[in-house]
Formats: sequence, C-alpha cells, structure tokens
Amino acid sequence: MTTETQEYDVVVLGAGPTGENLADRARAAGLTVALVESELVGGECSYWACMPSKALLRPPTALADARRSPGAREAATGSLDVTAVLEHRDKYASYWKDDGQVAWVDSAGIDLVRGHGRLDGVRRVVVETPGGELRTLTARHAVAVCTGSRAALPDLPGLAEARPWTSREATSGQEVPGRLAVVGGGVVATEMATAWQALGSRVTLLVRGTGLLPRMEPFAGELVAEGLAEAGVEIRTGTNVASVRRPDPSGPVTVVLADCGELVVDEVLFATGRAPRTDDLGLETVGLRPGQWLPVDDTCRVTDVPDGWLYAAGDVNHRALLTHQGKYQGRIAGAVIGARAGGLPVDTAPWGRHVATADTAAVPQVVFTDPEAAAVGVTAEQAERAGHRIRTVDYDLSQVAGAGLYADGYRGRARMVVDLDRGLLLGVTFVGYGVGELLHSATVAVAGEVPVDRLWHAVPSYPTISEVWLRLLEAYRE
Ligand SMILES: Cc1cc2nc3c(=O)[nH]c(=O)nc-3n(C[C@H](O)[C@H](O)[C@H](O)COP(=O)(O)OP(=O)(O)OC[C@H]3O[C@@H](n4cnc5c(N)ncnc54)[C@H](O)[C@@H]3O)c2cc1C
Ligand SMILES: NC(=O)c1ccc[n+]([C@@H]2O[C@H](COP(=O)([O-])OP(=O)(O)OC[C@H]3O[C@@H](n4cnc5c(N)ncnc54)[C@H](O)[C@@H]3O)[C@@H](O)[C@H]2O)c1
Repeated sequence: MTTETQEYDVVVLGAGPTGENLADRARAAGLTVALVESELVGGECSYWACMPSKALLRPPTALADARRSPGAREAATGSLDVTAVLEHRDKYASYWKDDGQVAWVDSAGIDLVRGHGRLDGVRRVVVETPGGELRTLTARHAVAVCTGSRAALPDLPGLAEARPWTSREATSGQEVPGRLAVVGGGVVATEMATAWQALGSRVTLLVRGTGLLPRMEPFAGELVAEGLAEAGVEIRTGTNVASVRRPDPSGPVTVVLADCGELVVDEVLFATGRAPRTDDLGLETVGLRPGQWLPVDDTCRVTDVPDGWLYAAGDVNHRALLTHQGKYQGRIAGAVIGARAGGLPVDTAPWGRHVATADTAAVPQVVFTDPEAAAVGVTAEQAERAGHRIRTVDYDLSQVAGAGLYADGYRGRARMVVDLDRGLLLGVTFVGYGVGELLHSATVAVAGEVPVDRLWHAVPSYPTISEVWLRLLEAYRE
C-alpha cells in the first residue's frame, strides 16, 4: 500500500555512524532531514563490528598486559572468564537494541523512517516499511547514500550450505567453537583470530597471501603473526580454500584446501573483505549499476550522477572503510549540503571546510591485535609508488624506556616515512603493546603537515612510549 509523499530538504539512507553524522550536520545547518534505516540505528559498527569486536579483545589484552608486568603477573594466574567477556561484549553491543541511538536521533530533530529505502529517480526515495507499506520521500536538496557494506564471500562450492561465520557471527557469537578456521589475512581475520583463540578456540588462520595485514608496512604483519603464533594460532600462508562441506547442519565443517589437504573444524569464519550494500537500492533508476561502490568527489558528491543532488559517504564510497573516516565524511557532506542549499560559499581547496582531504592523505587505523598495529598515511612502498622522494626511519620500540616499563620484554617497531622534498611526514606506523593510543600524535603530524624540524620541539614526556618520536627524529637527524 502506498501512502502520501513527504518532502524533506535531505533524505539520508542508512543510519550507521556515517548516516547519523551526516544527518546531524545537515540538521545543524537548518535543514529538515529524514533518516531511513532498515535494521538497527547505529549500523554495523555498533552491533556487529567495532564495538563488539573491541569489547571481545580488551579483556584478553588486559590479561596479557598484566602477565607482561612483574608483580601483576604473579596475581594474574587464572584464565579468562569467558561468560563475563561475552556479557561485556553483549553490553557494548547494547544487547542488539537501538533505543539509545533512536533517542539521540529524536533529540537532534531528525525524522527516523524505519524500512528499506530505494532510490526512485531524481531526489526521490521509496521506503518499504516493516509493515509492508510504501512511503515516498522527496528531497528538496540532496539524497545521501550511507548504506555501508556487508561481508563479501567468495564463490566456493558448498559455502552457502555450510553456513560460514562472517564478521556478524564472529562479533556476536554466544558459543566458543572448539576449532575455528579463519579465512583471510586482513584486519577482521587477525582481530577475530586473536579474540577467539583467547576465548578458548583452537584457531587456524588460512591466508592465501604470503603474510598478514598486507596494506600495512611488512613488519606489522610479521609482528602480529608472531603474537598470534605465541598465543597458539596456527597460521598457514599461501593457502587457498577450494570448497567447504557441512553435510550435517549441526556437525563439523570440512574446509577443503586447494593443495588437496583438508581441515575439519566446528566453525569457519570468512573474513575476506567487504561488498557495498547497493544491490537493492534502486541505483538503476538514476543511471547507476546495482551492486557497485559509489565513486564520489572530495565533497562526497557521486561523480556519475548529473546535477549534484546524490551524495555517498562511509563504506559505500570505498574511500576508507573505517568508522572514523565515515563519520568525518558525514560531517563534511552534511556541512557542504547545508552550504549549497543556503547558497553559501563552499570551501573545496585541499584541507578546506567542505572536502574530505584526509581520506587520501592521512587515514589512521588501529588493528587491535596483540601486539597492536597502528598506522596513518602511506607506507614506504606506497610513497615510492606515488613518486615521492622519501627517507624511511625505523626504531626498535623495545629500546624506549617507557616501553620497557609498559611490558617486560616489550617487542615493537616504529617507522616514519619522510618526504625529503617537503620535509614532512607522509606516513607513520607503530607496532607494539598499547600503541593504539599513540597513533593520534602521528595523525596530527601527518594531517597537519608539521615540518620534521618543528617536530623536534614537540618534546615527548618521559618515560612514555611516545619517546619513540624523539628516537625517530634523532635517527633522522643523524
Ligand atoms: C568486524 C569488524 C570490525 C570493525 N572494527 C572497526 C574498528 O575498530 N574501527 C573502525 O574505524 N572501523 C571498524 N570496522 C569498520 C566499520 O564497521 C565500518 O567502516 C563502518 O561501520 C561504516 O559505517 P557506515 O555508516 O558507512 O556503514 P554501516 O555501519 O554499515 O551502516 C549502514 C547502515 O545502513 C543501513 N542500510 C543499508 N541499506 C539500507 C537501505 N536500503 N535502506 C535503509 N537502510 C539501509 C544498514 O542497516 C546500516 O545500519 C570494522 C568492521 C568490521 C566488519
Ligand atoms: N580495527 C579496525 O580498524 C578494523 C577492524 C576490522 C575491520 N576493519 C575494516 O573493515 C574492512 C573489512 O575488513 P576485512 O578484514 O574483511 O577486509 P580486508 O580487505 O582487510 O582483508 C581481506 C583479506 O581477505 C583476503 N581474501 C580476499 N578474498 C579471499 C579469498 N577468496 N580467499 C582467501 N582470502 C581472501 C585478502 O587477501 C585480505 O587479506 C577493512 O577495510 C577494515 O579496514 C577495520
């Protein structure tokens, strides 16, 4: 049944972190906003990604940190309380209820429309509500697609019938499988292998490449692999999965490897990347291909659609699949939609108010493994490929006094990539215990284009792990 058409200044599809921020900024610019959500307000991040995964990872890391500290080590003799960890995770996933976030949407003066939204031509959206009604929303100024991504599964014989875990089951699972195979070598694979091994699974990591975390500096994957192996994870590199079998739906899964070997496990997690949630979005009604990522300019306007009314922010535009970058794009796109609607000046110079320049120059990421891997900007190889004249400076983190105090036998490494022509940093990577909290210093340096000579005057406190900055700069000066 179709009801009447409602008009808003802006219609936002998807109430994940990106859609929420975009709606908030557009509303703050004085526009009326409808926010359409088909599942839970808060999106993947709140219920099946960042929050539950980090809640699973923090207790084992805290225990491992205690065991790395003499005196505390003697007190930390028990094992993880798995039930308490899972309860902690459930709490951080808000028990998969979105009341809290809905209350925020209401308080921000944004109209929440529950249901599956689809584009229906220019500046028009049709929402299929949970009750099966069709509601038409038209937008005076803009429609913003913030529908995120879902786990991408390879096309393998037997996979669908085997009901593999994806990131959703890996972050919300209530039972600890005795044996867990994890396919992939990226961020989800390494974080979830860390968590489930600590919770008691025997994890085998099946990596088709030669190492882990291939988008980071090579030493990141090497040190994270060492940490996983010490925790008991079996890592098999250069391994391809050929097919999967689970004849008994409640029985074990057989993972058939391309080299003819087989692995029998209780669950198999495919952590093999993401696909855009654009396949059932009415893209064909505006001349786009269903299922495609949505390329955008730096103001998050979809480049292939005329008249500039369609925006895409967050995972769905494939610029940087991270919550903080999606929220950043949401803030920028919300503001630029407001400025354009009000006929105000739009600042599109690099690093201007209305462009997401950091997406290409200074994306930070922390991988919450044990040790953590944290990086911002480009790797040495990426910088060279982009034609920069660089110098790479490395430092062994165990030589820093604050690191030794943080953990007995601290292992870690830091690298900065210096642009020799401009005298500033293009990228920084830290790997080690607790380095996630160090990363923002590097992000400020890279995004702020702080000259290396000026960094010399940014004196790190003694004795913190941050003193690695001093050591890197000394090594650079020498
Ligand atoms: C296991 C895991 C751990 C992660 N950990 C981190 C981390 O620690 N830090 C970090 O920065 N990033 C992390 N990420 C990435 C992060 O989850 C995403 O980058 C982020 O969720 C993207 O936000 P988004 O708003 O663009 O999309 P989403 O969070 O996917 O939200 C999109 C929303 O749109 C809704 N939607 C989709 N289609 C429609 C439609 N047609 N109509 C109405 N609504 C629709 C969906 O239901 C969803 O609520 C992790 C990802 C995974 C898988
Ligand atoms: N802490 C964080 O910031 C965090 C945590 C989790 C996820 N994320 C984000 O979520 C996104 C998704 O993470 P992800 O780990 O799924 O993707 P990813 O792209 O990081 O890694 C996917 C891995 O799967 C491998 N792969 C792909 N197809 C395969 C196949 N058919 N067989 C075997 N291996 C295959 C790839 O080689 C790669 O190593 C990432 O972009 C990441 O940034 C961020």
